[in-house]
Amino acid sequence: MASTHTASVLVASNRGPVSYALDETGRLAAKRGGGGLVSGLSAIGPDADAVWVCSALGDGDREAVRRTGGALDPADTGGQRVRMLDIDPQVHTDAYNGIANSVLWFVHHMLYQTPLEPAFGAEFRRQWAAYETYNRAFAEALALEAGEGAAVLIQDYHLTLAPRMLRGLRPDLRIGHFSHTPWAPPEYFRVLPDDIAAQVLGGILGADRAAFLTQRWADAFTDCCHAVLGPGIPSGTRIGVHGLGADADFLRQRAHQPDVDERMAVLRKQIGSAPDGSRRRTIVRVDRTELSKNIVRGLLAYEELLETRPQWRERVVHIAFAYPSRQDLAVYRRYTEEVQRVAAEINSRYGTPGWTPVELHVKDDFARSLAAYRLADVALVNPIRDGMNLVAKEVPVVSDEGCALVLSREAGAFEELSEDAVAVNPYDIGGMAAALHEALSMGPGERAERTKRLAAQATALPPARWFLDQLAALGG
Ligand SMILES: O=P(O)(O)OC[C@H]1O[C@H](O[C@H]2O[C@H](CO)[C@@H](O)[C@H](O)[C@H]2O)[C@H](O)[C@@H](O)[C@@H]1O
Ligand SMILES: O=c1ccn([C@@H]2O[C@H](COP(=O)(O)OP(=O)(O)O)[C@@H](O)[C@H]2O)c(=O)[nH]1
Repeated sequence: MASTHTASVLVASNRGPVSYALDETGRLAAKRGGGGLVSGLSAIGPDADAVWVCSALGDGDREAVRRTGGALDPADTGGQRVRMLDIDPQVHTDAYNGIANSVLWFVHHMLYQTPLEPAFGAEFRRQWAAYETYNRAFAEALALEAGEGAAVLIQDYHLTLAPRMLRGLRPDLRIGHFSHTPWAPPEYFRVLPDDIAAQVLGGILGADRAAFLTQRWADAFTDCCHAVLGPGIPSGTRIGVHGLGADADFLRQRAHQPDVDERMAVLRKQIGSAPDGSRRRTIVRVDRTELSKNIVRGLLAYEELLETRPQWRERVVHIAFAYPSRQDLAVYRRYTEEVQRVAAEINSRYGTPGWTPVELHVKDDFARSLAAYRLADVALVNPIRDGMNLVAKEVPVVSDEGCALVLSREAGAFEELSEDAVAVNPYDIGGMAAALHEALSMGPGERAERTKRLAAQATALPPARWFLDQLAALGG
C-alpha cells in the first residue's frame, strides 16, 4: 500500500461503515455495516482529512478491495474516505472469530458457562499469533496514512495491541483507544493467561488515552491494570469516559421514510386486534442474535407473563427482531436455533387461531426495525452485560406515542436512563415478567412523559459530540 501521510484524523475499527455482497453477475452491492459502533462512528462524515481504516470481512469486501486498491468508492460510503484492508482470510478468522469474539468478548461480557471453558491451549496460542499479525496490519496501515502529529482513534477489543505497535512506528502521533464493550472485573479478566492479560492492557496503554462508555467500565479497566501490572497506571495513559447517545436527526428522518411506513402497515396487520376489538399492545425487542443480549431469557419472561397474568393473553404481541450476527461461530448459530425453538414453543403453547404471541424475525431489515421502534408500547432491552446499548436510546427518540422501556441494570445505557426506565436484573425471569406487566400497565400519559425524558437523555451525547470530544481530549 502506497504511503499517503495526509490524514490528520484517523479511525480504526474491525467493522467499517459498509460491507459488500457479490451477486452471481459479479455486481457488488454496498450495505451499511450493522451494530452500534458503526452507528456511532458515522459521525465522522465526509471530511477529506479524515480516514476510516477497517478490515475486509468477507468475499464481497475482498473483491471491493481488489477493484479499488482498498480506497473505497465514496459513492458507497456517503463521501467518507475509507481504507479497507485485505488481511489474509485465515488471519482475520483467527483474530476476529477466534480471539476477539470467542475470547475477549466472552471475558468482558462474562459469558463463559461450562466447567470446560475457557481452556487456553495450543490452538489459542496459534490464534493469538494471528491476532498480533492482524493488529500489526492495522498499525502499519495507520502509520502509512497518518500525517505528522495526526490524531488516531483506535476502536475496541479487536485492536488492543495496535496502539502500542503504532506508538513504536510513529511516536509523533496522538493515539486514543476506545472500548465499546463493558470491561471485565479483575477476578474475571484474570481467566486470561497472565502474559496475555498483560499484553492486552499494555497494548491499550500504548495510547495517550484509553476511553470507555461509562465510568463503571473505566474503573474496571483501572482495577485490572492494578491487579495485573501493579499499582498505578504506567506510561501516563489518561483514562476517559465518553457516553454515546442516539443520532436524533438521522433517526427521525430515516424513521419517516416511505419504506418504514410500509413496514408499519405490515406489522400492524400482523399484530391485529384483541378479541373484544381493542388495540393489542406490543412488546418490541431488536438485537443482533447475540449471546449477551439475553434474548432467550427475555422470551421466557414473556412466557411467564402470559402464564402468571392471563389477562394479557390475546391482548399483547411480542415482536422480536434478532438479526444475524457472527454466524461463523457455532455457539452463535446454536443460540439462534434456541431463540427460534423457544419462540415456537410459546406460540404453540399459547397461540390461538387469531393470535400469534411471538412474531420472531431473524433477518436484518433496518427499516422494519425502525417501524417496530415507532409503534412499540414496551421495549425490552435485557442484556446480561452491554457496553452501552443504543437500541435502548433509539426507541424513545422515534416512538410515535410513547414507549415504556424495560432495561437491564447491566447495560451501560442504564447509568443515563435509570430514572425513567423499568429496571430489571437480566437473570431474574420472574422479575422481568413483573417488569413487563408494569410497563404494559403504564398509563398513556405517564408513558409519554417518561419517553420524552428518556429521549432527552438518549440524545444528550450525539455521535458527533462523542467523536469530537475524544479528538479534543487528545489535544494537539
Ligand atoms: O461487528 P460485529 O461483530 O458484527 O458486532 C457489532 C458491534 O458489536 C459491539 O458493539 C458495541 O458498541 C456499541 C456502540 O458503542 C455499544 O452500544 C454496544 O453495547 C456494544 O456491544 C462491538 O463492540 C462492536 O465492535 C461491533 O462492531
Ligand atoms: O436491523 C437493524 C436494527 C438495528 N440496527 C442498529 O444496530 C445498532 C445496535 O447497537 P447496540 O449498541 O444496541 O448493540 P450492538 O449490536 O452494537 O452490540 C443500533 O444502532 C441499531 O440502530 C441495525 O444496524 N440493523
